[in-house]
Amino acid sequence: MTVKVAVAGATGYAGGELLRLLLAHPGIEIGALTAASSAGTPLGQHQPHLAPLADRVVGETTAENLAGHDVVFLALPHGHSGEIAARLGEDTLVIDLGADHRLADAADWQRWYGSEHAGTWPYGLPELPGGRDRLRSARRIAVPGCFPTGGSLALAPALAAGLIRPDVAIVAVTGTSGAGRSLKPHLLGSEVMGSASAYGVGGAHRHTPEFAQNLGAVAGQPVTVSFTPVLAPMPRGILTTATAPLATDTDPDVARAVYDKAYAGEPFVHLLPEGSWPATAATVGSNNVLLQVTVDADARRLVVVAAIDNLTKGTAGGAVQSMNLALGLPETAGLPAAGVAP
Ligand SMILES: NC(=O)C1=CN([C@@H]2O[C@H](COP(=O)(O)OP(=O)(O)OC[C@H]3O[C@@H](n4cnc5c(N)ncnc54)[C@H](OP(=O)(O)O)[C@@H]3O)[C@@H](O)[C@H]2O)C=CC1
Ligand SMILES: CC(=O)N[C@@H](CCC(=O)OP(=O)(O)O)C(=O)O
Repeated sequence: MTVKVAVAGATGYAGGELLRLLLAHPGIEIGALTAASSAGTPLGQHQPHLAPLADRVVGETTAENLAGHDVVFLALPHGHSGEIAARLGEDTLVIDLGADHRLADAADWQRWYGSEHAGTWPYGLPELPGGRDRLRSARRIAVPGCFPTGGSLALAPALAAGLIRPDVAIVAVTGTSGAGRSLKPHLLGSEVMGSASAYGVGGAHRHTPEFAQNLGAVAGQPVTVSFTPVLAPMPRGILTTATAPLATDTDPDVARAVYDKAYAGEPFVHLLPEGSWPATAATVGSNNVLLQVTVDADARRLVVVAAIDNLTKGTAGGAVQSMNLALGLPETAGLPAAGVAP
C-alpha cells in the first residue's frame, strides 16, 4: 500500500523534520508541499538538507492544493489549521502539528490562545494510558506540544501509581528550533549564544493547560502544574526536570520499578540504567525519550529527568508515529531508533 501525503508548512522547521522522516518511511509517496511567503520557490532553497526534494516547487497552502492525499500534515502557525481542515474530506487523515486542536476545554483555549476554539482532536501521544486506542483509525490527530511530550511522559507513571501528590513542578530547557525559523530578535545568535534564559515564568506559558489536561487524565483528579521553560544555546533538544512531593514512603528502587513497568516494551521510551542521567545530545535526530527517576529523600520529592529531540519525538516523530497507528502501519515505521553523535 502506498500512502500519499501532503505537508503544509514544508519550509518550516517542523515541516522539514517531517519530510526528513517521511523520505525514510517505506510506502510513503510525498505529494504536495505548501507554505506561505515561499510559495513558488524550490524547496531546496529552504531545506537544503532534503536533497531528494530539492527541485520540488513549494505551492500555496490552500484546500485545493492539499486535496487528493491520504494524509495531510499541517505544520502551520497556531490558528491556521481549523479552517483548512474543515475543507478536507472526512476520510483524509489530517495531522495537526500546531496547538489548535490539543485542548479539550474551549475556555482554556480562549484564555491561553485568545481566539475561537477550533475543536478537540484525538491527542497524538501513544505512550499515555489509552493513547494508542484513541489513535487507531482516527482521521484527525492533534500532535502534542514539544514541552508537554517530555513532561507528560516524565510524570504519568508516578501519578498513575499514586507515588506523588497532584502538585508538580516542571522546568524544561529547550533548544531554539522550538520557536520556529521566522526571524525574532531574541533568537539572534548574539542574544542566544553563551546564555540560558527563562521565559513564560510564573504560570504564563501556554503549555501549562496542556500539561494539566494530560496529567489530570492520568491521575484521575486535577493536577496543579508549575511550568518554567528555559531557552538554551542549542538548536535541538529539550531536557525536562519534573519534581513532585511524595504521596507515600518511596525509595529510588520502588520508583524505578514503577517506571520500568510503565514503559516496558515501549519502542521509544527508555529508562536509563541506574545512575545514568539523560542528555539531549543523545536524542538528536531520534524519536527517543530518555528517562531517569529517583527520590530526593531529604526533600521528600520524586525527581524525573527526560530528554527528547523537540523536532523529532516532540513534533514530527510524534506525528509520524500517530499516522502509523491511525493507518494500521507498524508503529515504528520510518522513525529513527538511534540518534546522531557527537
Ligand atoms: N519547532 C518545534 O519544535 C515545534 C513546532 N510545533 C508546531 O509546528 C507548527 C510549525 O512550527 P515551526 O515549523 O517551528 O514554524 P516555522 O516558523 O519554522 O514554519 C512555519 C511554516 O508555516 C508556513 N506559514 C506561515 N504562515 C502561514 C500561513 N498564514 N498560511 C500557510 N502557511 C504559513 C511557513 O511558510 P513560509 O516559509 O512560506 O512563510 C512555514 O512553512 C507550529 O504550529 C508549531 O507550534 C510543534 C511542536 C514543536
Ligand atoms: C523555544 C520556544 O519558543 N518554544 C516554543 C514551544 C514550541 C512548541 O513545540 O510548541 P507548540 O507546538 O505549542 O508551538 C514556545 O515556548 O512557545
